[in-house]
Amino acid sequence: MVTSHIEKISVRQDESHKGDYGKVLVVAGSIGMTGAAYLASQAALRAGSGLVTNAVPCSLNPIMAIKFIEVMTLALSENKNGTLNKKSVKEILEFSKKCDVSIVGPGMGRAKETRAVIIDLIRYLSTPLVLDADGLNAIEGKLSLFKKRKYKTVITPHPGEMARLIKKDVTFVQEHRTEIAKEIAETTGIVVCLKGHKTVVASPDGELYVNDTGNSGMATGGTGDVLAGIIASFIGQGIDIYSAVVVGVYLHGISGDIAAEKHGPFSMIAGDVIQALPDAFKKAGLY
Ligand SMILES: NC(=O)C1=CN([C@@H]2O[C@H](COP(=O)(O)OP(=O)(O)OC[C@H]3O[C@@H](n4cnc5c(N)ncnc54)[C@H](OP(=O)(O)O)[C@@H]3O)[C@@H](O)[C@H]2O)[C@@H](O)CC1
Ligand SMILES: Nc1ncnc2c1ncn2[C@@H]1O[C@H](COP(=O)(O)OP(=O)(O)O)[C@@H](O)[C@H]1O
Repeated sequence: MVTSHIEKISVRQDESHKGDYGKVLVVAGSIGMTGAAYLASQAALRAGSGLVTNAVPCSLNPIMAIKFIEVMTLALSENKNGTLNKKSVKEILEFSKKCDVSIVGPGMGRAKETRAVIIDLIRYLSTPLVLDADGLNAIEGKLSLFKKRKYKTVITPHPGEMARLIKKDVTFVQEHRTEIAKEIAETTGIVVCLKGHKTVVASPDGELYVNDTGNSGMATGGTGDVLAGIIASFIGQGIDIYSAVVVGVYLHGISGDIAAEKHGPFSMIAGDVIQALPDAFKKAGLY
């Protein structure tokens, strides 16, 4: 079943250049959570993207510029407290015109000012969108925002984020994983990727995938940020959004399994999942 989705990823052609493999914009990171921005951006590059840019509040730009080598940065306007301001929305929208896909949310925090920026981005970003983490926390109960969005969108909540999104508790979410994912996808027109053990992916057309790769060693901070980067990378490489999410979730789990074999489930960390991606690609026949 996954094979038919993997086959959609193009073998890299001799006659090609970085522009052929997708430009990814990663709006992520805030004071205290620069690691999330690093992990999502680095994972997108390792999954094959041609160019990746991390947009951060400008006071964090020097930190990100030191962390990254291959990933570029976009320094955004900020308020005195270091949160993104209204002007930053314009800056992101302008930059996104050159991009094939955007990630919004990892490590952005939950400040009121940041929430307003995120809601504007959901409304106005015209690239496909991977909305993760604090991108989802910004819109508690506001699923109707997606009905108005004309561009391809995937949300990647863990059970806690899903609970906030639909205003239920985590127990309810875990007891109704498939039904919730299917219902949101079908009523709002977006792809839903409900993470956790046996991640569920649902499409607006009623397709459903339940993942069986991955392991409990992946229950460690930052592995979800890695997944957002991988999914965005595949969307940017031009495959349809549902397949991009299915392949992303599958390969992320395989990478997690390789990392667990190497480092053990206790010691593996999110960066190890990125390090294992090359072997996961090989295992899936993608090289
Ligand atoms: N290095 C960095 O910069 C890092 C930055 N990060 C960034 O931190 C931000 C906050 O993200 P976060 O996930 O840590 O906190 P939050 O949204 O409050 O969720 C916790 C709640 O959800 C629940 N829950 C979760 N999974 C569950 C499951 N499978 N099954 C069941 N329940 C589950 C959990 O339940 P509990 O622990 O109470 O059992 C709790 O209620 C975000 O922007 C992220 O990108 C992180 O990625 C780490 C590395
Ligand atoms: N027990 C598990 N089995 C399989 N996959 C898991 C398990 N625990 C966590 N994962 C995966 O690890 C990732 C964790 O993401 P998330 O909870 O968003 O973490 P973070 O916010 O720290 O990045 C998800 O992709 C999830 O499916």
